[in-house]
Amino acid sequence: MSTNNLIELHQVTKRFPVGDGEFTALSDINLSFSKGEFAGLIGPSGSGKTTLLNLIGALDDSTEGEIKINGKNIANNSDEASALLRNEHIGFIFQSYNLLPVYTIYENVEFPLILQKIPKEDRKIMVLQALEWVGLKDIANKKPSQISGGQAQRVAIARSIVKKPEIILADEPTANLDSENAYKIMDILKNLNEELGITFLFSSHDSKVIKYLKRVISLEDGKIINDEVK
Ligand SMILES: Nc1ncnc2c1ncn2[C@@H]1O[C@H](COP(=O)(O)OP(=O)(O)OP(=O)(O)O)[C@@H](O)[C@H]1O
Repeated sequence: MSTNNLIELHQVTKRFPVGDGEFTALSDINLSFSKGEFAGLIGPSGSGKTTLLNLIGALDDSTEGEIKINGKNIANNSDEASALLRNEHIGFIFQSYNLLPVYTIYENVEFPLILQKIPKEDRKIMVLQALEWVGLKDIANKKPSQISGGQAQRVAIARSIVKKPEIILADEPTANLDSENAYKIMDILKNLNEELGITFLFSSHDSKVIKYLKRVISLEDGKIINDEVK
């Protein structure tokens, strides 16, 4: 297996305990992604897309197999090591924007930098830059309740890119958006991929997302049934 890949999965299986038995959500997954990819997992509901993103994002552990990020196996990471990996290398975008309602847009984007103990002046530069990328610098002082769904997803994108992660995992990022906002979000993400070289891995049913992908990986019943570069 090549070591030049940013993400590598080797014979990954995930089983969940169900009642007295087990349910196999992913079985024998072999996949690799190089830096700068704009790839997506597609497939019917329950095919394992979110489970796979969660394993790659170190939000959950595989039952069997090896997952390497930057050549380092994360399979047996402690919770602390997983948190560090997420902090330093991975950004997340979800279908629900998960913004903190009592904080301003600026503070929501600043939050991950405070967790990383980055000094205030550096934080300011980074937050304003991230808000500029998503075109929301002008509404930095508003609260999440005062903005639209499309704007909220753009705030979530700013929060995910503020630490300049190498990888962004986007789980159904357009699921709650109308077409116009979905296209706007995909244009922003495509730009971030092309201009900043961030590697993107999506999970989606949405044909508007699929249209943008440069590589489409189809899952069915926890297995890869097709892997196509467009
Ligand atoms: N914690 C869990 N315990 C038991 N089964 C689970 C658990 N998490 C997921 N599953 C099962 O694993 C399978 C894959 O789920 P997953 O959420 O990865 O699918 P998905 O392709 O992302 O679906 P959707 O498009 O609906 O989000 C499903 O059958 C689901 O019920």
